[in-house]
Amino acid sequence: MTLVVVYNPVCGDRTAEKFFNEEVLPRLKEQGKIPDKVIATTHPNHAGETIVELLKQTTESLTVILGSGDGTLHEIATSLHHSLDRQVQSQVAIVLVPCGTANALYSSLFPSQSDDPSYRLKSLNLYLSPSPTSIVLSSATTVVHPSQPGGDTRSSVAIVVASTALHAAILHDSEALRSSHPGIERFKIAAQQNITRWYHARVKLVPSHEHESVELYDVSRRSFIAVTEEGSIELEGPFTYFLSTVNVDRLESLFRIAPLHATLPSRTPALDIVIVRPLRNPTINDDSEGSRLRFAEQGGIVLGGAYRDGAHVNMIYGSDGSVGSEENSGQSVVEYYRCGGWEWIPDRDDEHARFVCVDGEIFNIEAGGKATTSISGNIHGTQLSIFA
Ligand SMILES: Nc1ncnc2c1ncn2[C@@H]1O[C@H](COP(=O)(O)OP(=O)(O)OP(=O)(O)O)[C@@H](O)[C@H]1O
Repeated sequence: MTLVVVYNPVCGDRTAEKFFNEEVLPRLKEQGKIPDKVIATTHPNHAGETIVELLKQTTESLTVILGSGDGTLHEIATSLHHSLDRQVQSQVAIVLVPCGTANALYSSLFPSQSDDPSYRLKSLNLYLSPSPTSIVLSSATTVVHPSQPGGDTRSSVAIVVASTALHAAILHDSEALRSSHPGIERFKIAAQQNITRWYHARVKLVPSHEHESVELYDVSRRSFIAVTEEGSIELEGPFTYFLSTVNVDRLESLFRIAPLHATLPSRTPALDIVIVRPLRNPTINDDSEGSRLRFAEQGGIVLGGAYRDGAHVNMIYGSDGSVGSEENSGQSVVEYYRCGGWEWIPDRDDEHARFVCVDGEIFNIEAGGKATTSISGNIHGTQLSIFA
């Protein structure tokens, strides 16, 4: 078993190095765990390059004590995906020490809020315990397809989120705010900048396996139901929100956008997909400036529900277009699907519908192109797991 320590000194509030020197490395030493390497990343994708290189040199499984946010783990997953020349089936076990801004994966696995340093050592303490437990991580591979055969195809792997519409626009715009607003408030500012926009696209949702069906959460039954006998389904836009998650029920400790990942867990690797389509509101009949302004308020209510422990998934329209819960009898405000993959085919002339976010990495689909995402339990044979 090869043991490496990798931390990103610039992620989050830039305290990873101090935390590793003061808390993590001494604990490993105390327990007689001597890392084969200790690496502070010096450039983007350094962590991914390191792990791929180590896997080429050994047939042993690898344990990585990783001090980072979600972005660095995403780089590792994507590097594994791109290193197609690897010959061996391998195992990479991650001990995650959250050092990033949002830490979506860590706060989903350990959902309590605390500034106490011991909160950040939960995965490490499990790894060092006499009976460590770990879970296998699923991965979602997104491929951005060109408009013409033979064009440039790009791909990337999400461990947390693959999205389009508002979330992708927020991530795109928030990057420009990173230096002025290093904390999570930059996401709220970017959300305000985009809240009135509608995104024009068609979506295909694909089941995990050929003879399965796409599932939709039924608010009244509080459970998933099969949408069709079997096969894929298509949804027409416009959309305001289109986001799929993998391995997580939240994107920050309090923003629980996909709560059913935890409360109604899937037995097999699956994508949880949260969709808002404004024309489901019974009082919104057209795609006009007025409708968009009116609906923006509801967009705020939906996202507010995510901050109230995921309450948005049970919101129902009243006949007057108001958003409520039990007392209303209309359609659900949010469509919450569970399936194996999706295709997003943006309208040619809607440039804002062409952003795709894969764990914070932003892609621009060319006019006439599309993006597809599919779930898997491993990355080209490499199984990623995490002590949790
Ligand atoms: N030495 C370095 N200099 C500059 N960038 C680096 C360096 N090392 C790693 N990076 C980059 O830092 C980026 C941010 O890291 P990461 O996502 O782990 O933290 P974060 O964005 O603060 O947290 P989160 O993803 O949880 O919001 C990564 O995309 C990685 O490419």
